[in-house]
Amino acid sequence: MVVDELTYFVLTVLLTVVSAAVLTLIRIFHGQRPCLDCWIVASYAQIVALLILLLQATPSNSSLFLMNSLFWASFILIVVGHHNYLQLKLNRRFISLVIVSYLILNLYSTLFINDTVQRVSIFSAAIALCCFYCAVLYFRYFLNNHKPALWLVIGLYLFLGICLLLRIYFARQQQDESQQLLLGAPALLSLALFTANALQSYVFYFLMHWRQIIQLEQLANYDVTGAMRRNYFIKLLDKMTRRAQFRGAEVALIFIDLDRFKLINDNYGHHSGDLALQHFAQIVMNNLRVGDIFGRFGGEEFVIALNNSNTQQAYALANRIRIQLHQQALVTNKGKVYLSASFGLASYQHEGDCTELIKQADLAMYQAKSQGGNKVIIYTAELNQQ
Ligand SMILES: Nc1nc2c(ncn2[C@@H]2O[C@H](COP(=O)(O)OP(=O)(O)OP(=O)(O)O)[C@@H](O)[C@H]2O)c(=O)[nH]1
Repeated sequence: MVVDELTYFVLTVLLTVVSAAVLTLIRIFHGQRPCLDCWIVASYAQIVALLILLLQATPSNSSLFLMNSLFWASFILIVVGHHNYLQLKLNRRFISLVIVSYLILNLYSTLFINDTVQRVSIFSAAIALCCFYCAVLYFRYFLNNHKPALWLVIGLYLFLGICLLLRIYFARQQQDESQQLLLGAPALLSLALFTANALQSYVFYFLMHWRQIIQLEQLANYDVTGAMRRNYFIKLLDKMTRRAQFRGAEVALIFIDLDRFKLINDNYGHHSGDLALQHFAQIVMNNLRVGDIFGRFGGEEFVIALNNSNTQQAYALANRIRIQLHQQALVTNKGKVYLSASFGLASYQHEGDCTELIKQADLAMYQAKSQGGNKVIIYTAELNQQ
């Protein structure tokens, strides 16, 4: 493959402009952050460097020096931005040393090296170092925060670093000096390299948003036990019952209240009480199917909605949870805690709204509690008269 020199540079400039524009938009809509500022300045520095290259067919030594300085400065800024993004302390001495070494290397290669391939090699090796450094930075971060999206960033920087090294290798293989970077594999690699470089802003855009949206959603909709908060649960239950109405399917609701929970707090401490709630929630979640939902209505009150399930299936599940709760003790430093709960069960009758269903299950649960707890009671219309 032969890439026309002009097409190659125009494409590269375009990609970098898009990258800078995306970062600027993120800053406008997402708010100011030092890491974003570093990446934005880095993108514009790259644009200026590329324009110098585009406008001067045979660049003078001074413009070569300026162009390389801008490129290297942009990668140092990217590294500084990552430090800030990951909230890592930046070793100022180390960064100053890197800046001074890059400046000396740049000056040396501009003044004393005439061979293009050698210049490209030094330039690419220096940037590859930055890329591998960023990959290591994120890998170390990944070891403590197992966020899958981090693999995207690690992979991207490894890819950039390897592309740069291959670029050196292929450039050295080419005999025709004028075509060294624009023919075959080196040309493809260079394009891939600049695409990946431009792509990094999008990766960060999605990474930042993905992390924040998930975190906010988690905080807003789920509590520490992993159960849904009341409002979110009711919203989903409402959707579930509407769908059931439409399809003529059944929805079963189980209302659960832990028995004598106050005693656990009093005898084992509030922390053990919290652990007991999480222990209970874990047992419930281990028994749910995809499509079922689990919520917490208050202190030790929980609800489960079973999609496409009849009363018998819900009864079997409630009973299974009741038995497992009784069998699987929570181990605390003051000894084992055996939990029990009262279960009330109601099923959706294809009419009314979901609040009626909750009321019925709640009533059945009170009946179970009034019979001494550790019981499953199914709602019947007679319960209203009691
Ligand atoms: N540790 C802990 N305790 C909680 C939490 N939320 C509510 N509680 C406690 O749960 C207890 C509930 O007490 P009660 O409403 O009397 O219920 P109970 O002791 O389970 O009695 P019955 O429901 O009649 O069996 C109270 O002492 C609350 O302080 C929580 O998040 N963590």
